[in-house]
Amino acid sequence: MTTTDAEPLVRLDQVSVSFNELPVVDRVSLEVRRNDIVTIIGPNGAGKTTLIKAVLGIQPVTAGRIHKAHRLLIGYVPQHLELQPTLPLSVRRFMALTGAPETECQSALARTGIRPLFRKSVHHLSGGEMQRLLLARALVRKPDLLVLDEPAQGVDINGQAALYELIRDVRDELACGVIMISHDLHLVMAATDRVICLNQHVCCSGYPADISHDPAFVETFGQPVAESLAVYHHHHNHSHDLHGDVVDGEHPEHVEHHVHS
Ligand SMILES: Nc1ncnc2c1ncn2[C@@H]1O[C@H](COP(=O)(O)OP(=O)(O)OP(=O)(O)O)[C@@H](O)[C@H]1O
Repeated sequence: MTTTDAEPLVRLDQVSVSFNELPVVDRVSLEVRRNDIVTIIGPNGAGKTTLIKAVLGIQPVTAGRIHKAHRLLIGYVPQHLELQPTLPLSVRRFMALTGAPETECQSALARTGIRPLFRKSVHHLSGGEMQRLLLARALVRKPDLLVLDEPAQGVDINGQAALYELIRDVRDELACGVIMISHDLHLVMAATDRVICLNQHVCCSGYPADISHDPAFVETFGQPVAESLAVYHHHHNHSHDLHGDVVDGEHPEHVEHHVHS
């Protein structure tokens, strides 16, 4: 696929997803371009996984549109991978299931630092090794867009920092776009280009250094978290109830794109 940096790999226009008529994703608009690292943060149940499933095309949208670049190749690192525990499965076999030649599988494993585990059983990998294996699997086809759902879960703090660094390096090498979900706020702030704070709708979005000062961020993650990141005041015009619904102020579609400079 050939795209210029200016052309979005994926663009969401006012995308909504509802289950039983209740919106879980509410009029979300965003774009990801080559070389972008966009991280979606938000509380449990905010619709983050649903949103990226919509990007992957495995979750139908109720309203809005998702535009993808022509012949976009997506590499996906899921939140969980259910493996049948009784099924013998080596790293080598797991990677071979991608259909890629063994040399390419080996170089993807080398890229994520786990080539020495080639003959090991996937059932015996540590949490961090498993995440690196899932990343290698996603990389083997040299994707235009890398989509990761909480890539650092189950990984210790040093391992998390290394994993985010690896994602940045991969982005540099492949010149791909990256969209990921993360709960590791401190690492997110260091490792991403753009943060989108989702609570069904986009509460706030922007550069990591700015977003931690946004009252919508403070409201979503709490004062102690926000203070540990930074403090800054900015006018914000709506609040949420416990379900994340807007209870006062302006309609959310007017605040979706408020990016601070
Ligand atoms: N297929 C489905 N049918 C009905 N409800 C669903 C379905 N998938 C997700 N939901 C609901 O949509 C809401 C958002 O789920 P989602 O997994 O997108 O949240 P999330 O932000 O990724 O949460 P977490 O941080 O806990 O992973 C949840 O209330 C969930 O129960």
